Amino acid sequence: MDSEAVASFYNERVNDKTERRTSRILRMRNFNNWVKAVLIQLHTRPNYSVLDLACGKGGDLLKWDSAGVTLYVGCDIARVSLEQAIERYQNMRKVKFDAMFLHGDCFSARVERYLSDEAMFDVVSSQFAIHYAFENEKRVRRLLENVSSRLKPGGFFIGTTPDANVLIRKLRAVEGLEFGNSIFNMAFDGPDKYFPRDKSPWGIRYRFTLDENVMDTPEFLVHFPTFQKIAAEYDLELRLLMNFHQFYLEFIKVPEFLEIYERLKVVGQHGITYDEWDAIFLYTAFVFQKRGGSPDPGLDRSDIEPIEKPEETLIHEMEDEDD
Ligand SMILES: C[S@@+](CC[C@H](N)C(=O)[O-])C[C@H]1O[C@@H](n2cnc3c(N)ncnc32)[C@H](O)[C@@H]1O
Repeated sequence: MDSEAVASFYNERVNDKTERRTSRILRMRNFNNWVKAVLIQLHTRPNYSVLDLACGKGGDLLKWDSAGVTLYVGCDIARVSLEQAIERYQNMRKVKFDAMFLHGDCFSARVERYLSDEAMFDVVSSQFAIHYAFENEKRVRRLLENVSSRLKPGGFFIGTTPDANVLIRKLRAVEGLEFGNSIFNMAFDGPDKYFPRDKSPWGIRYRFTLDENVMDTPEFLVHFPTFQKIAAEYDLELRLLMNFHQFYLEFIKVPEFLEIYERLKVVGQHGITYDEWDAIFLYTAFVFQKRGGSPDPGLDRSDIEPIEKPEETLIHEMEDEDD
């Protein structure tokens, strides 16, 4: 074979591998989307209002729309992501909800300062984000204050985050401070593998790489017993904490959720591979409920009419606060 033929042969193999890897990551994203869709459907009724902390590019806007919400407030630290979320919102047809977008650090700013006095939420959602707050206690407390301050009694706080129990078990099973498979890599700062026993539960940092676009993002271990204890101080009671494996087994039995799973094409031609299933195991879903009431019954879906969207949707700035 001449060198060009060799290059072309290997290019094809590399492309093929990259394609397969990309489709696996896409399937994982679809699995994550399925978990979020189930959480949203389980805790939302028509006419609900929702606060989405760390909303990203608005990947959940359609899910909220199909759940029948009438007000959506999305906050994120990345302006570019918010711009994409707005574009998505503006391009949606027959939307039934008003949307507002806030730019800033949700674990430092006081979100309620930027809301009207009467704005209250039935659901607060924070998907794949609370681990960024676990840098220190102050940030977690601000997150919980933002969750609770405008959540109605009986309302839900729903989310997803890496499962610290799984992460630590996997870390202890390897020689070094790093583990992974063909689709993810996790590298802890170390040097101790036995935290947080007798140690502070804050600031336990690792770097997680899932695909080429999300390289080496620093994240912090979420010590859930600490989170649950502090959340109780903000009137939030834990209702569900379930690793994604168990979540799948529980909710795939529900015909409506199986239908969403099939629609999202989570399973590839050859089913879910071992590495995909292993990456799914890294996450957990959680639900808290605000004390002091029952969830709002919502309205009949048919009572909710599509709204006239404003010509422009603005991004409002939030400021960090020290105290
Ligand atoms: C993995 S993405 C998840 C986005 C979205 N919730 C979803 O499920 O598609 C994490 C998001 O958290 C945001 N984020 C990280 N730290 C934040 C902070 N301190 N305040 C607000 N958003 C933050 C990032 O900008 C990013 O959009």
